[in-house]
Amino acid sequence: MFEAKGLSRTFGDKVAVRDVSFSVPDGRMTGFVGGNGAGKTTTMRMIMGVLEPSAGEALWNRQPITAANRRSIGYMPEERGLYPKQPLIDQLVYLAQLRGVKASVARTRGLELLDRFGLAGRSKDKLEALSLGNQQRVQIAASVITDPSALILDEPFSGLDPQAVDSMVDLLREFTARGVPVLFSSHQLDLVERLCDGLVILARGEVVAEGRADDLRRRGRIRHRLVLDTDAGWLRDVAASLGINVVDIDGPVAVLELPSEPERSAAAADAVLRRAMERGRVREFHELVPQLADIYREVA
Ligand SMILES: Nc1ncnc2c1ncn2[C@@H]1O[C@H](COP(=O)(O)OP(=O)(O)OP(=O)(O)O)[C@@H](O)[C@H]1O
Repeated sequence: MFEAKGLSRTFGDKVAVRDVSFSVPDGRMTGFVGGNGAGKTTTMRMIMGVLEPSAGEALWNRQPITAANRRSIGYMPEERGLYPKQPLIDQLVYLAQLRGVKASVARTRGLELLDRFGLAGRSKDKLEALSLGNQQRVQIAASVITDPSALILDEPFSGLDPQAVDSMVDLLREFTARGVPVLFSSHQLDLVERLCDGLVILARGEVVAEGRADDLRRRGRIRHRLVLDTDAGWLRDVAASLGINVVDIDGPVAVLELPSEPERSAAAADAVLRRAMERGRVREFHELVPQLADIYREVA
């Protein structure tokens, strides 16, 4: 597990990151989201020691992170930093060797990774001869070739086609299945929704939501959709007595907010349903689980 604990960073008089705390538990795929300039890259750089924090620290298993811990992290920085004029496999082997992997092992792993990303036949090509999306695939290979004990990836999905996204998703899931904590930033909320068990949402340099994606979806009042055969306007008159809020009514379709506390919520749901069935047919009644995009809009 690694953590950010009260990390802050100023540039001149601009506060880029303010008192950011979150944890990335073992085996949890954690999405790091926030608009342009929210402070994601700056936070990742501080965790990796590329940038000194103005305050706060990064922790590794609850202890201050060390250089050795950082060497064991697979990091994909925003500035990608591979060598354009070197053959793919040579630079993968070189990078792995820098981190203590034997050349023969690194070569085998490198070729396997290139194969996974559809680049097996191009291992001797120079990086600059590849399209940007394919260069990105090599970046991914470079960040995992040392069999890291954690992954910190800055926008790893940007520029990838759907097939490469799927390969990347499979690869990351293999790491989390082995208990490796993974933090990755992304602007692609649909992808984060599909992939993440944990979320950290930054806005203007501060954490505005953090935790398990399911818990974040279910915090606050839960919305339900009720569809009747006839106009649902009567719900407005009985809402207060049933302990619910009417969010919207459009003819026979109502969106209702139930209390967040589970027992009161269940009681209110029963009461609404009973009342509705007394008045006629109920076509639909179900919970509306918010999408990540809804949560994001609400907090950011
Ligand atoms: N070296 C620097 N010097 C001055 N300001 C900086 C520096 N690095 C980052 N900033 C500022 O800090 C803020 C946070 O930037 P950061 O790159 O961390 O955001 P981000 O969330 O990664 O954004 P994006 O999604 O656009 O990549 C921005 O206002 C940025 O201009």
